[in-house]
Amino acid sequence: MKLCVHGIGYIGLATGALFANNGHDVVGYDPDEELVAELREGEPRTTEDDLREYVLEAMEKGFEPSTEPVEADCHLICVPTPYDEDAGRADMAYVETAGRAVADLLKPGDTVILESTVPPGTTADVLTPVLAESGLTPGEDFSVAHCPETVLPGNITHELVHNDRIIGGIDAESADRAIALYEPVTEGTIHRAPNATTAEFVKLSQNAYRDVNIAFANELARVAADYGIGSRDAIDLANNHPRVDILNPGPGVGGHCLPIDPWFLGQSSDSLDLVESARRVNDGMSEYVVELLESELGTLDGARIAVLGVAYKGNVDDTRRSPGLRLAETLSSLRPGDQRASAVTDGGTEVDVRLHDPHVEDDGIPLRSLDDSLRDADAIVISADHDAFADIDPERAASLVSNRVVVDATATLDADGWRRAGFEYVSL
Ligand SMILES: NC(=O)c1ccc[n+]([C@@H]2O[C@H](COP(=O)([O-])OP(=O)(O)OC[C@H]3O[C@@H](n4cnc5c(N)ncnc54)[C@H](O)[C@@H]3O)[C@@H](O)[C@H]2O)c1
Ligand SMILES: CC(=O)N[C@@H]1[C@@H](OP(=O)(O)OP(=O)(O)OC[C@H]2O[C@@H](n3ccc(=O)[nH]c3=O)[C@H](O)[C@@H]2O)O[C@H](CO)[C@@H](O)[C@@H]1O
Repeated sequence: MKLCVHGIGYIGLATGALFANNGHDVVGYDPDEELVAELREGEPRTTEDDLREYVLEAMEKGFEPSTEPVEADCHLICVPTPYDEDAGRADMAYVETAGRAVADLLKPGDTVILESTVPPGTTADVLTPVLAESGLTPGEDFSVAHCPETVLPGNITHELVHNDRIIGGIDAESADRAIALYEPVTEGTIHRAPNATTAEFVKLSQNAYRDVNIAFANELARVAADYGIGSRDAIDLANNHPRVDILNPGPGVGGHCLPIDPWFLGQSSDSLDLVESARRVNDGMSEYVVELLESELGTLDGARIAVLGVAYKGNVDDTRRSPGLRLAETLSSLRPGDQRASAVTDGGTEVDVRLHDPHVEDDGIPLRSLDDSLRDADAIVISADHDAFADIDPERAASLVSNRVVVDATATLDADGWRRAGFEYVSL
């Protein structure tokens, strides 16, 4: 079948490769000319080695990057759906633009599938009317379905094939056609949702569930500290119960899915309560780490803090809504007299934040080498659970810092080893 994937960023690239590797004739359209040129030269924009291999294999099988959309039997839309903070709503501009491009190419008998994460109702009430501008009748002349993507960054090539998929259409035939497309390339089970809106709702519920569960762990971490006990020991023990599965506390929840999707879920409902509280708890973790640093150091006045980890989570290079960067911003924003940090008082000197991340290359982020960030530091914070951080030699770190305090917000380090090297080791 001829497929046109609209948007070959992280999700579209992998999805296009999936179908090309399974015998489909796939064009990957993206308006980002540089991205397309790099891909044509065999340089997919990813640091995940297995995804890179998977994409190169697909290109050998004819997966074709393009700066123009093309006619196809099936159009797959994988464009960004950012959250407009000011409007408090999902920004649907990319979906609408992609819909118009599809409408210009649409033929009777085509299928259009939206993979992007969207607020409930988008496929039926936003995308389908745009497609109808083609003059064709939705449901009669062409099919429209939502198949949300659920891959976990860092494990994409496995989850792309093995995850279950939820598919909902604007009508039964739309769902049938989308299921027929995905079934042969999916090892997981395909579940038919009653309609596209339910499929959208389910995707958002999965991410809100995880966000709430992490918020519960983060709240437990704060409560456990009030009792002078280790939250991770307590959570590990609690999880021995057959119906309890608490996640891990950390410096906050980042990425462009979990911190946003709960707001998509509540976009046209006034009933979010617990989900909203969870967002507040998770966003509050950077302030909590600042409080921990302050209580360890006594003062943050002029403190040199090494923040290790600006990726939003371990072993990835994505910095969107990164807890490490949020912590850095919070530390850098402390001003004399600031109530959040009583120790940075009148006449205080700003905090010197040093950022280091072995996975991230970003000209916009002032990153330093590990040694440069540790040299003369008053405290170290581990804010992403990169495997590389577990290999940092605590004796060497001890020889570089001026004060041996480490706040291991992701419990990545060997606590005993760092304590033996003379560090005051604090975790969440
Ligand atoms: N990244 C993830 O882990 C993940 C997982 C599940 C779902 N999603 C969802 O998938 C969607 C895409 O996310 P992503 O991470 O791939 O984003 P991305 O930013 O990596 O890629 C999106 C691509 O779309 C292109 N684009 C923009 N406008 C376009 C248009 N009108 N037509 C064609 N292409 C256009 C951009 O140039 C970009 O290359 C989002 O809705 C996201 O929430 C992402
Ligand atoms: C339901 C679900 O699984 N959805 C996944 C999620 O992918 P993700 O990469 O955003 O998810 P996480 O790995 O959970 O990380 C998010 C943040 O939470 C922190 N964290 C995590 C676990 C924990 O116990 N304690 C924490 O503090 C972590 O450090 C990071 O900052 O959304 C994608 C897009 O929709 C989905 O496709 C993908 O399936």
